[in-house]
Amino acid sequence: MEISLNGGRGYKKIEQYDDEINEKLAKNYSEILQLLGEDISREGLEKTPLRVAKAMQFLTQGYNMNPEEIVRSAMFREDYQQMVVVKDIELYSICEHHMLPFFGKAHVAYIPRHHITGLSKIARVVEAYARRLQVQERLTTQIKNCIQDTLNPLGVAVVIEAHHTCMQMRGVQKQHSVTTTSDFTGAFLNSIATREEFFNIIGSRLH
Ligand SMILES: Nc1nc2c(ncn2[C@@H]2O[C@H](COP(=O)(O)OP(=O)(O)OP(=O)(O)O)[C@@H](O)[C@H]2O)c(=O)[nH]1
Ligand SMILES: [Zn+2]
Repeated sequence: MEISLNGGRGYKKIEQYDDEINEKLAKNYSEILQLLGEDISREGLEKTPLRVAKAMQFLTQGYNMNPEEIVRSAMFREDYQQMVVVKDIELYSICEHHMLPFFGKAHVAYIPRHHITGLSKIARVVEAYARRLQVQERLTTQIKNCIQDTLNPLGVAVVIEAHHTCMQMRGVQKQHSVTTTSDFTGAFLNSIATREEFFNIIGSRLH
């Protein structure tokens, strides 16, 4: 399924789902329901395979987004060289091991060298990488790399705090555990003071 990226902005909301993909996915989900012991002829399940097909396409729509293009679509020359922090960006992703959700918050900062980007684009980059099958570590690094490679700033910091439902609802069943991952470049890597400033602003448990 190719969803065109409108006007070079790097993203497009799913307004129309591809009929052929829907049909193939629904057929498979129908079989999965039967294998799980469900009676797929009962009223409540009649449209479930198709609903799940659309839900899964929604949850993985990041594959049709181009995060670097998203940043470049609103990149401005500016001489501000202090920290820009967008914190508490809520994220929902799917763990690639169990295909169960993990969810939490991303905190993203950068120190511009010559260019800034639209603030919403930072949250859109998080969204573009989160809406895929992921591990939290890779998600963290991909966001960092995207901002570093597009804006070439003096430094980038990304912290993600998340609950993994595969650890809550099944397996080890730890309801309150939170996983924190972080990745840094430039000033955030080299200067303890810069990193401290960032941690102070986000009020993270890492501090
Ligand atoms: N590093 C990392 N591990 C993850 C992430 N999401 C899920 N996992 C882990 O992936 C691992 C897969 O381990 P396996 O032993 O193959 O799978 P499993 O038998 O279902 O493991 P349990 O969850 O311990 O029951 C588990 O330890 C999960 O907790 C993530 O984002 N990052
Ligand atoms: Zn998992």
